[in-house]
Amino acid sequence: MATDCAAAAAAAGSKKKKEVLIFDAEEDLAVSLAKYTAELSAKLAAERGAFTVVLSGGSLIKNIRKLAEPPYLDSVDWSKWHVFWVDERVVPKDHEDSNYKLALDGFLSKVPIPTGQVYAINDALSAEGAADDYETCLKQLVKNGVIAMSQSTGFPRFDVMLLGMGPDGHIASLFPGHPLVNENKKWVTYIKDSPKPPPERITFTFPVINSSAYVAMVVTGAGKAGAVQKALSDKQTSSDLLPVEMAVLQDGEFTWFTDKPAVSMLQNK
Ligand SMILES: O=C1O[C@H](COP(=O)(O)O)[C@@H](O)[C@H](O)[C@H]1O
Repeated sequence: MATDCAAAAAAAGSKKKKEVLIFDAEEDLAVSLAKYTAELSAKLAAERGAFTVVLSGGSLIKNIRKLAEPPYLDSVDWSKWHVFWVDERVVPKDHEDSNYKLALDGFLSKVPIPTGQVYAINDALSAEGAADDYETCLKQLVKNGVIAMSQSTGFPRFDVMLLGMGPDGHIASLFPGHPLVNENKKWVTYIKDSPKPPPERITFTFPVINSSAYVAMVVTGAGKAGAVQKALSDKQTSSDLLPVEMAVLQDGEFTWFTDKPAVSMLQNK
């Protein structure tokens, strides 16, 4: 069961909405996340004719496993799905560190999404080349009408981003204190000195993440409780924002999917 702790805190005068769901068990979280994603798939595919889904790597992939099981395996219209990565490690696609391989093994190989609608990076390129190439691919898909554009920000507006967060509060490959968190022109950029291995990665920038229609931030485990506390506490504990705190949607709905250990340092939970 989930506790709705922050209960849809709609900011006055804006469409910003944030909700925090806290689950007793990881199994319940996975069930709820599958339902959330399947409902968005039905709604947005009906409205737009396509459903653009952005995945992270890491623990997120295990948490979306229920989507590849009944009833969703048969009820979701997978032909409408277009799958992207919020970040990717610049390694061959069959490398153990590849976020594509992680998603392929844990999710994509189990659902009938057309292969031409799964947008992996070009792993033959350098980090800089792969980031430019991915941004070019996104621009083409905007032209084709597959990806929407945000009228308010001028950046692409993905239907949903299913994201994880590291124990240090990083999301995508946007790390605390790294200058990339301030990138405000590019859609996709690259990093060659990631503090978490492997060092070379590409990543969506904050203007793209923050233009999303829906974001699910999926965070479990006591190891992430400190960053969750900083992100969700009413009290400002330091002036330096963690990357996860910089994920503020311009006009979208942000939902945290957490478990009890992850929120254990929060008061009023
Ligand atoms: O390196 C990465 O880490 C983050 C967090 O991973 P998690 O296993 O702690 O959930 C992930 O979201 C990102 O995509 C990945 O490249």
